Amino acid sequence: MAASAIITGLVAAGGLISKIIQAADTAQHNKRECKNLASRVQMIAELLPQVQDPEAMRPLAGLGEALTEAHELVQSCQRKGRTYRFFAAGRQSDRFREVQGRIDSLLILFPMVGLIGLARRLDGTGHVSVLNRASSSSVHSAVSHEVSESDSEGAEVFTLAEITAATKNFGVVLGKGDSGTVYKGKLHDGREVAVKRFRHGQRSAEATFGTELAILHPVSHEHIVRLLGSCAEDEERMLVYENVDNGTLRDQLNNNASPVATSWKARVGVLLGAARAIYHLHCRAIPLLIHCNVTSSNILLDRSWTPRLAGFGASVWRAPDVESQAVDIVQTYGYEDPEYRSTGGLKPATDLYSLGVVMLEVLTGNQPVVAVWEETKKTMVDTTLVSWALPTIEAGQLGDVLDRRPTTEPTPQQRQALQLVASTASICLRLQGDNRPAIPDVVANLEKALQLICNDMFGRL
Ligand SMILES: Nc1ncnc2c1ncn2[C@@H]1O[C@H](COP(=O)(O)OP(=O)(O)OP(=O)(O)O)[C@@H](O)[C@H]1O
Repeated sequence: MAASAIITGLVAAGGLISKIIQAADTAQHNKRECKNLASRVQMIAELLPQVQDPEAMRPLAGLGEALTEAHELVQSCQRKGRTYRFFAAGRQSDRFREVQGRIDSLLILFPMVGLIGLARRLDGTGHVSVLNRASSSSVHSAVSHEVSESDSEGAEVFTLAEITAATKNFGVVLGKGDSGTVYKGKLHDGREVAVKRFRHGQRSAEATFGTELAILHPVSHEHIVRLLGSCAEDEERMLVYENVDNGTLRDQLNNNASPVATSWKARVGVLLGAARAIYHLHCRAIPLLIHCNVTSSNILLDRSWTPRLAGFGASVWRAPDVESQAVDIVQTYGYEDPEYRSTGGLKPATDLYSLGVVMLEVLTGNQPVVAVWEETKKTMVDTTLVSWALPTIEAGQLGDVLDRRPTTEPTPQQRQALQLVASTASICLRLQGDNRPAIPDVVANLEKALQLICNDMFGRL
């Protein structure tokens, strides 16, 4: 999976490289800087085909972002008028130097990437973890170095001793997932953290660690969990996140006393935050991303019940100008996009389908998979929430499946808002990805729904 993500990112990088070289040729201003930048990009273009092991390419995960910036910079030289170019010349030279520095720091990594590939081939197992401690930490610091180039705050590298002390020897479990266990901790400077400790010696855990570190670290958004840093010593692979206090949306919907279970305003607010996070990934992040595992268990809630999207272990870079990407991902049962399942082509619309399932969970209070009575078999069988709830909603009977814990009878304004959420869910759940809405439309509908609920509350005061 991580390998496909890296290949996809590098394919996108290949497209950018030719665009930069073309644009640099025609840029009127800062010509020397443009040419310098283009010659560095040309070097990358020549080196890339020689590095063929996607796992070994992890240290280059920030390449897409650096090239995107280089492309924008060169393009901005082409676009602006003469007066602007005159006055902005100094500022642009500074930006050129900065971007060139970042590209230089990636160029330095190419020989090391070649060595990792060689070590993996000699070892024959394909595990980076078989490198000895010294090589392993140099790989790690290379990854961190690259990442810190793309984030002004820099990735933190923690030692095993620091993590052991922070978690009081892995004493408090916050949760368990497919790739490992998450522990509560407190760093020496007082920051509360959640530490994901990946299962030892598991190939998929190793890949998830690399993917999540490369993909999530540069991302910064109020509705996306913050990755503070990582620890890679010997067999240990750990990611350190800010601690998000109030568990997952799934936990809260399961808890009758939770403010989320008992309030439509809180529920629609959580949906809106999650949709804004996906909007950021699909439309704003550099490089663009597809989350691939949007579930109610991957939406964490902080102490003010603000949602933070987590679970980036399956995420992929979204190649620009590509309609669908042939990547191999495993989605959670109940959230699987039927189009991806049948074609293997991943689109941003895959996240829209999973978000549609989360909307149904919020409306009905049910799990993504529900047990129903099967008359012919005279027994309970599992079915997806989509097949249980969607036909009723589409028949205009939302009230028959609506969760009654927030209010036994919604007010007219609440009903209007919930109907809007339900019809948005219904179009997100269309079989063909191209018939689903784009994420900005979903955000707009959820904003409207939340507004209706808030207006109603003011009306009653
Ligand atoms: N930053 C965090 N703050 C608090 N709790 C967290 C945090 N991250 C994860 N958890 C808890 O740990 C659980 C498992 O985390 P996560 O889903 O990221 O693991 P995973 O192994 O990637 O799971 P999967 O691959 O099955 O989605 C979460 O459901 C949540 O309860």
